[in-house]
Amino acid sequence: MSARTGNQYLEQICKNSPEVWIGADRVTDVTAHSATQGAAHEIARLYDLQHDARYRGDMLFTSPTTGQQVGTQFLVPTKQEDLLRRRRAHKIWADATCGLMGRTTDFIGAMLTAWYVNADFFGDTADRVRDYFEYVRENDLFLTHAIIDPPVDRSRPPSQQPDRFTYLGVEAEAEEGLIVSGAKMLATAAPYADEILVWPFSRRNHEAADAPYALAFAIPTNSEGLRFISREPYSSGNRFDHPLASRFDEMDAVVVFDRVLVPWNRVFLNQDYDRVNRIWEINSNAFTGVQSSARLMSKLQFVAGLAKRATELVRTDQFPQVRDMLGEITTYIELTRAALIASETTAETTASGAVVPNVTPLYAVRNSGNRWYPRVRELLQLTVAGGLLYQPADVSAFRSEIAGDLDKFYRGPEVAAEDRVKLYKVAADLAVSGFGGRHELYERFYAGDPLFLRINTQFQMYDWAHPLDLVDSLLDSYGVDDVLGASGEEVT
Ligand SMILES: Cc1cc2nc3c(=O)[nH]c(=O)nc-3n(C[C@H](O)[C@H](O)[C@H](O)COP(=O)(O)OP(=O)(O)OC[C@H]3O[C@@H](n4cnc5c(N)ncnc54)[C@H](O)[C@@H]3O)c2cc1C
Repeated sequence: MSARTGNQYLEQICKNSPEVWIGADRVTDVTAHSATQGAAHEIARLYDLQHDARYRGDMLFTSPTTGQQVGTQFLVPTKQEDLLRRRRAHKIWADATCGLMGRTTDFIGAMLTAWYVNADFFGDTADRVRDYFEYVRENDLFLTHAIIDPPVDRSRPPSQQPDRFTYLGVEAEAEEGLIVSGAKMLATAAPYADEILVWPFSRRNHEAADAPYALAFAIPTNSEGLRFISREPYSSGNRFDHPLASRFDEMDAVVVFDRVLVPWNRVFLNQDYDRVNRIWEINSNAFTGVQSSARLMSKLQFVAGLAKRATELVRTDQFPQVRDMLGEITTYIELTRAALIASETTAETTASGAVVPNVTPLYAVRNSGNRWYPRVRELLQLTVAGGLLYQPADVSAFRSEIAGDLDKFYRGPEVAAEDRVKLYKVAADLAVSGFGGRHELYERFYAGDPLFLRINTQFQMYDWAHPLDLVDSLLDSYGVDDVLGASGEEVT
């Protein structure tokens, strides 16, 4: 099969709808339910973009196994141009959603590319990982992922949780595969994804007793016994009043496994706590970091544009402190762009010929984006200020008996009330809504706890050689004897 169209995706997910719960409501068709249809249709739109004449040169390539046109998100780079192509493909999708959907299909597409490139890490199951990558590529599947355990008792390891299957673990080994039970904390986009990729997060501290929880596998989201419990949706409301939430609310869901069968060909790690502790060796951030940096860049660009246009409309953009704040946002954009370019120009070629982006500048963006974005949202509030609430409750006011008030008081010097309110509702949806709050939380945490992430990547794994060399060279350039002469007196 070649790269899917939007309709093919929607038909497939409609036919194979997973078990999704929103409160007491069991969703039967995620392509039609008010909470999930917005995001599902956005994903469909992205699939269609792959075939758009403007983009298909970047978004598709010829499959090495079938000769069909497949998604660039699965291109294993063997030269610099491949890296650029991968970045362009990520950026096209990120721009199409204003950077507001972090878990588009290319996030796990990038993850699986890294797993494929470093499949040897998996030992005996390396071929299963390679086969699965090819299966996903050839069927153009949309994957979500779940790695974090439920926050029940964070002070204890997996084996010491209140219930044996609080955390996802192995109940039994059957002839057909593993029977697993337990939960995972969150899988964004799970309600409308085709498959789920699962592995455990560990701060490299799993021990032998935690082995039953040391699993990596992938299964269809409609597998028997698998269910998703969604958070409250933000997507209700019309497109004028909730222009972002009505389209881009990628649902987050808790994942419950109730004696789910994982076929053997989908088991990548089985009770292998040692490999789980070393899973970072796959270096998946070298690929996912390109997707998440390109996506962050689109989001920063979107917020910058929003703040610029909103302040232009009421002419606050002429004030120096407003210009300084907008300049802060564009600074982050350019640092992100620089990191992406650095990751490509300092890429390394593996023994098998894959060209892998340098993960170091990508980590720097990960460790900054989670702090930049809350600040950028604050800058949107500081620059647009009370204007974020200076709007009628809903669009119906424009066709009501108070329409004259709106026309008079909600206009700008050169803009009519309808156009001004239209733009400010977009800003409000990001700066002060529940949807906007979720976005701040997402940027803070999607890549893990910011504290440990920075300690691990910028301190423990960081290459300190050159910083320390600089200090040592300076210290080596003088000594006590250079200052005190043979007589012990200071020499000038
Ligand atoms: C919007 C959103 C979407 C997400 N999507 C996904 C997804 O698609 N897939 C997925 O797998 N995950 C997803 N996550 C989960 C995300 O990976 C976690 O939120 C993140 O790893 C932090 O874990 P936590 O939220 O459980 O926080 P916790 O680990 O419970 O941390 C809470 C606080 O306790 C501190 N703390 C915790 N443990 C320790 C310790 N041992 N020592 C010292 N301090 C500690 C932390 O520093 C933090 O301040 C998502 C999260 C959000 C918010």
